[in-house]
Amino acid sequence: MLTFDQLTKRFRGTTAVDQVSICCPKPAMIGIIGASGAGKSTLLRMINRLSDASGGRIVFDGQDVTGLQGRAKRQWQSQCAMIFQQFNLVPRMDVVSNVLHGTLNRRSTLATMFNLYPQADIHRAIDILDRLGIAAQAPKRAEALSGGQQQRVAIARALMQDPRIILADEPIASLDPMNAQIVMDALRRIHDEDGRMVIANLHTLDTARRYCDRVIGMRQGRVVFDGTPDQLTTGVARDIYGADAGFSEAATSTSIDALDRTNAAALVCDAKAAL
Ligand SMILES: Nc1ncnc2c1ncn2[C@@H]1O[C@H](COP(=O)(O)OP(=O)(O)OP(=O)(O)O)[C@@H](O)[C@H]1O
Repeated sequence: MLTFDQLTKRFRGTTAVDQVSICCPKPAMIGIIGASGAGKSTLLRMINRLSDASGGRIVFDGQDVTGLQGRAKRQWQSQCAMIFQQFNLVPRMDVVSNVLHGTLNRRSTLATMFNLYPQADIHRAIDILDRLGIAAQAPKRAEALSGGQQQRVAIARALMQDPRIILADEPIASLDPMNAQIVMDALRRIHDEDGRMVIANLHTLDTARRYCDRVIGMRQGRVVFDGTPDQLTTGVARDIYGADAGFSEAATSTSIDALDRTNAAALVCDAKAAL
């Protein structure tokens, strides 16, 4: 069980996350949506302690993780792996070595310096890549892969930690619709098959509706919506984004259909303007 109790993060002059209280009683796939600057990344970064809370608590399975330091903090961080929009791989390093980096927390400095990995870890890395459909890319440099493939390598690296929670900060924001779907399918499968909790910041409503069990809407650091995908109506979305009646869901869509519709609408407008 993961609980946030009045979780708050203040930067000088800005309250990025404002007294957020959320309870996740069992592993679920949770989407966090909200306009740019709503506090989504800050919330995720506080969960795995990349950023320290200014107030409130994060409790996981009865353990208060908000103030952990040193080894205990590193242990917590290995339980909640994070993936990022820009993949954060080592571009010139091969794919398997990038995945093996997921074991850094439990390896000695010497082993890390000389790139010494136990055979069992190498096999596991390849099994994970295989599960994500990219084992054939294992010997290639990370920079030679497409964006969608690189994000799957980042997911593989996260899985190498065997985490209880995967935190994904806009995992598909840099991807085209097709690759976005492949990456979201992979995250959903990891939740369904492994029972890991997945918390993903998402820019697109249709993705949140399609993949998540629960959607949390943030606005100006506060939670303004917490419900099921069905409850996320256009009106609710408009409130979350602080948008007016002209708010168009298609503008926040990753689906190929919706993008085509948006492009078609834009073409009609261009054509009308040209008349
Ligand atoms: N290191 C920082 N120093 C000062 N202010 C910050 C810092 N990080 C975030 N903020 C501010 O906190 C607020 C929330 O930012 P955050 O990045 O969490 O929003 P977000 O919802 O993830 O936005 P986006 O979707 O654009 O990534 C913003 O006003 C931002 O400017």
